Amino acid sequence: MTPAARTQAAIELLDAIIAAAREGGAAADTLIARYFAARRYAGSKDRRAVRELVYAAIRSCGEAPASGRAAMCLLARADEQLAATFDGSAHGPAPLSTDEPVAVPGTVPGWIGEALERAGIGPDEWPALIERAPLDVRLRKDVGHAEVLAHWPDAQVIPGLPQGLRLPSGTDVASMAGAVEVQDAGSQAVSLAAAASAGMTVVDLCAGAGGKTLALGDAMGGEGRIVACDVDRARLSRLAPRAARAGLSIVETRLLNPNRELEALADLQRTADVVFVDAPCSGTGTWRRNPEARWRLTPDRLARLTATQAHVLEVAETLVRPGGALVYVVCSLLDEEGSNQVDAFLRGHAGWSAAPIDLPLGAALGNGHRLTPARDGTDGFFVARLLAPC
Ligand SMILES: C[S@@+](CC[C@H](N)C(=O)[O-])C[C@H]1O[C@@H](n2cnc3c(N)ncnc32)[C@H](O)[C@@H]1O
Repeated sequence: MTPAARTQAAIELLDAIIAAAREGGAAADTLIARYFAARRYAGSKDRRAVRELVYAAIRSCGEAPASGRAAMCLLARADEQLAATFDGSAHGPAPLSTDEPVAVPGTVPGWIGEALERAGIGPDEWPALIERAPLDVRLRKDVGHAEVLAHWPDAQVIPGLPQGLRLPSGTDVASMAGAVEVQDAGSQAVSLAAAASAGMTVVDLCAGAGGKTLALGDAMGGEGRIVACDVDRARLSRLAPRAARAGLSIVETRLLNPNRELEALADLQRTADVVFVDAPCSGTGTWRRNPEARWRLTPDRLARLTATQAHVLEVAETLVRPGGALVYVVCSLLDEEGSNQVDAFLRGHAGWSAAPIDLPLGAALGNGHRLTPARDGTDGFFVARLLAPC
């Protein structure tokens, strides 16, 4: 592809990403993969270059731009070489004109910025929310650091995380499949808040494809029982093969019906030592991976998410044994989804209490603990550990 054709491809992709954000369509990564699956003539250098342009444009615009071209015009303003690719050639974009719309530069949408500030995340922290995330892996408990460091001498130990390593971006993780799982340091840290150990019964209520289920199972040394649940059949179906690859035979999966979750959980009422709730959320803590997600969130969507979080907490409450723990996690930095949810739960459930959380990363916040990209170099999370009355 010529440089001009790459710019045109980025514009087309951005148009698709903007529309998907508006209409609840697929994530940018998926759209990029689909785009190139249909254009086999594009080589790996073309794909990389276009991808970089697309993500640079997404990161530059706090609010969704009017069009892919407006977003690329914004980048072209600061980059003469890029501006020169608007050359009107056969596969390239039309020449730039002085009066065409240019996207407004920004970091976060205005209303989310206000919510972040209410949660104590000021503008100085916002750039870190959309920086590129590092490549973190979690070593299986029975795999020694020495073995992995011999394979990847440039890997760095993540302070405080006994099983965490940070790898140079682009490291071929598949070459150590089975020994390591790709997992952000923040995800590893919040999984530790479950304090899962051998022999426990753990319900992972919102298990998805099982990223944290595997960490919980590893912490249990493969002894005990994990019931991994979700309402999303496709996500949950990816969990069993991952658990098998990780050598975990203690994981069983249960598909739940939204709003009728308890029907499939009747046998587990008041039995779990730990119920882990990695609740659906806005993902404001994971914009480093999906920066276009900040174009998707609306006040209505946030209200629906907080209602689901409160509902899932009610379901979880019925599963915890007397004296057991409910661990609530969101990869969000907004108090509406984190601290406020936990406060409301505690107000509504007499006898429950919040336990202090001792994690190597993050800091206490209200009745829980928060990790932020700017301070901790991880995805953003809120986690609370709530204890049932005995
Ligand atoms: C943050 S994701 C979970 C990520 C997963 N724990 C991991 O570590 O990869 C939240 C999950 O909650 C699920 N979910 C949404 N509503 C639910 C409900 N009512 N009961 C159980 N799971 C639900 C979603 O399908 C989604 O997979």
